[in-house]
Amino acid sequence: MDVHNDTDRYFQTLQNQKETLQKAKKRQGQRPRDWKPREEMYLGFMMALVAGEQRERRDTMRSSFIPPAYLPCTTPLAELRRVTIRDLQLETHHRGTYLLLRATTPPRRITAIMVLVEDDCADVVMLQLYQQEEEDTRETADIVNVGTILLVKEPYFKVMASGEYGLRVDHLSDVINVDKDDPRIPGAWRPRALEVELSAESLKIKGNSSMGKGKYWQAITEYSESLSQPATVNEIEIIKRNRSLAFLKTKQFDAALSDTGFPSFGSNPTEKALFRAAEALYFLRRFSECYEVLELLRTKFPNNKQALVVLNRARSRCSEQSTGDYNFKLLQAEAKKLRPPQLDHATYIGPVEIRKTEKKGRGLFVTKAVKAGDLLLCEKAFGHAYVTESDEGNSKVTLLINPEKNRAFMGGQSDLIRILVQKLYHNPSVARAFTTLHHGTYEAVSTPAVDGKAIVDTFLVEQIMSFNVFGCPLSSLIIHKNLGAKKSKEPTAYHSCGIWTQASYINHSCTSNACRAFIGDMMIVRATQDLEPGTEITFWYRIPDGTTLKDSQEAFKSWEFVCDCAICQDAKETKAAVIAERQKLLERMKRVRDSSTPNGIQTDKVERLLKALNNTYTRPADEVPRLLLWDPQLLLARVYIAQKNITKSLEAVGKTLTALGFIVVGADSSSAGFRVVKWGLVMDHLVEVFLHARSAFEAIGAWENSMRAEKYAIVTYRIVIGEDTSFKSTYGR
Ligand SMILES: C[S@@+](CC[C@H](N)C(=O)[O-])C[C@H]1O[C@@H](n2cnc3c(N)ncnc32)[C@H](O)[C@@H]1O
Repeated sequence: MDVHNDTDRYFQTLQNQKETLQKAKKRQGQRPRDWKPREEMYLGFMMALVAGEQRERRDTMRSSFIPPAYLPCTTPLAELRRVTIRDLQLETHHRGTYLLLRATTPPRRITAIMVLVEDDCADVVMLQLYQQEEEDTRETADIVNVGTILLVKEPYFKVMASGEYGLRVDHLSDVINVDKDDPRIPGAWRPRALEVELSAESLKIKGNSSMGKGKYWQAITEYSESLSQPATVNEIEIIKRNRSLAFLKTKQFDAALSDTGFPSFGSNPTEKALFRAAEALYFLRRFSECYEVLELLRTKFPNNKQALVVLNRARSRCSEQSTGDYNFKLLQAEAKKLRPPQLDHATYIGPVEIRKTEKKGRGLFVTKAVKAGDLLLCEKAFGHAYVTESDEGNSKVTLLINPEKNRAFMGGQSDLIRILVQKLYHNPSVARAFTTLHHGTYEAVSTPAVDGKAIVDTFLVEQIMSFNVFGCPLSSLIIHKNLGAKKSKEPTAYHSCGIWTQASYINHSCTSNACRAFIGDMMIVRATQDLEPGTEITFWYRIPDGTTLKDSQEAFKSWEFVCDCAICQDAKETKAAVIAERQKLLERMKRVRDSSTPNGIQTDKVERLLKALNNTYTRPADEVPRLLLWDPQLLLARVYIAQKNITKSLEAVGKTLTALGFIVVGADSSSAGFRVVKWGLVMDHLVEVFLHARSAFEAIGAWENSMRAEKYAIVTYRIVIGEDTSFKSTYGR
């Protein structure tokens, strides 16, 4: 939804990649005979490493290819059989086996982390690790470096894009960092000098020192080693508390919480354990539990000032969560300032529930009557990838190509997959909200964990993402303010994107009754019509623009459905001759618009063409909005307002609203009250329509109507921007 689908533009790249895949498939099962000598591979890798660093600094465009999906390993390590590099067959997943490998080079990070590895027969191969932490979260060299011993489960051996042979690991749980004491490590790889076994205390001190240097991952290893040594109950508690902080720093909130002892802190809980538990709960968005722990902390340690700060934050989140009352001014200010624009606010789920629909899988329904403008959801992103839009400069965009599924997306999706995979891997307690989202026919593994590690299927994540991702601007307010600078009906698509797990249950309809807006990574969904209890909420995946049925259905191909709303049904029933007639009229309209001068447009011609276009529709506009009409009709309203032709401008406003499916009364200069009887389709430009009505009524002294028109403008503004506290600063008065 609103992401850059560039499948057509990168058609050739897609085709090339498909060919590469097909060629590779032909070699399936082969054992390569043309391995390069070890030294040559080493030299080639090191040269690429140096040259790559320079090139990557210059390049702003990266591309990422998704291989044919394969399942993660679910077999416990103890049941896997060891193989060697020379045993490997091309384009094969070596099920039931594992490789023990040692890195022989420093790592190189492009889309994946690459490193040369050897086995104990001294054979060498390239290893590509995907979905690992980004550099700013964890240095590449901390993940793998010369001498690191790794175990790759059920290795996938293939021909890489460069034509060389390599191992590709897409699932995080398919690669294990081997403990230095692991009996599987061959003697030749063990340190020559016998390492003195350190005590729990010394290892804890080492961990503390790593923490001091900001080496949190290393600290976790040291604390974990420390915990494997004999220690008293008290020592264990201290080590775990320390490790809990390291887990917090590395966003492993489940583990951080578990190390605090939560939910039972014992009869004498420590200040640190309580505080860390509260922090972990806050990040896991379990605000009421966080609040309770902080209350306990405040009772036991009343002088802890930091706890009070977090307590106040948790209290605000609890209130947002239960009431839907947000300080929207603050949210707007935060979205303007914060980069990435990821805001610290809770999710409010309004009067809605998930239910089964007849033909569209699950959907979101209102549980009580709501009015146009009412808040249905204000949702914090589950995962959000921020990409600076090109006009903000310095944008680093990735092209994500899935040759199997025939799709190419430009933007943050490839980052988003990594962000989601990391979140699910490190915080399995939050995974269900994501993994239960729509994923078509993809069959995921049912085993949640193996060898104590969560199993996260990267291809399931990719599949869920592609069905549920939303493109998002920094804020809808910024887009709204720039609207005048853009061509009026230009579709919007964004590089930044995210997953909102509640909003994901909303199905598409061209005759939508809800609208989403963004403030940073908060999505605000409001009703665009008065809705009866039990009504299914729908919004636009793509804004309908009145183009042909084929074009509009093409837009839904990637979601694998055909829209059968009233607009699409009408388009299906419309005869080809009528469509051709509309096309002709639109071309003439374009010529009239193109020939307009600063002194104006030939309004009589536009009126005539609009009338002719209007006559091509048969069903009432409130059932089938007349999407080709509203834009030129609004143009007329603008012109008449500028000419101070009040009668005509009110008429044009009324007709614009009618074209959008509204039923209104009093859109004229009589003394009748102006009123929306039924709301139609809501879009940014509607604010302008109501403001023209306000100006026209004002000009004839129809104050009440003018106030009512302003009220409608504000409701519309609230719907498309997400809030109305900024209305005055945007539109004055
Ligand atoms: C973001 S999900 C929406 C929730 C989904 N219905 C579910 O069961 O989780 C998108 C998927 O919903 C279905 N869908 C959405 N709008 C639809 C429509 N108008 N008609 C049929 N299916 C639709 C399609 O399968 C689409 O890929």
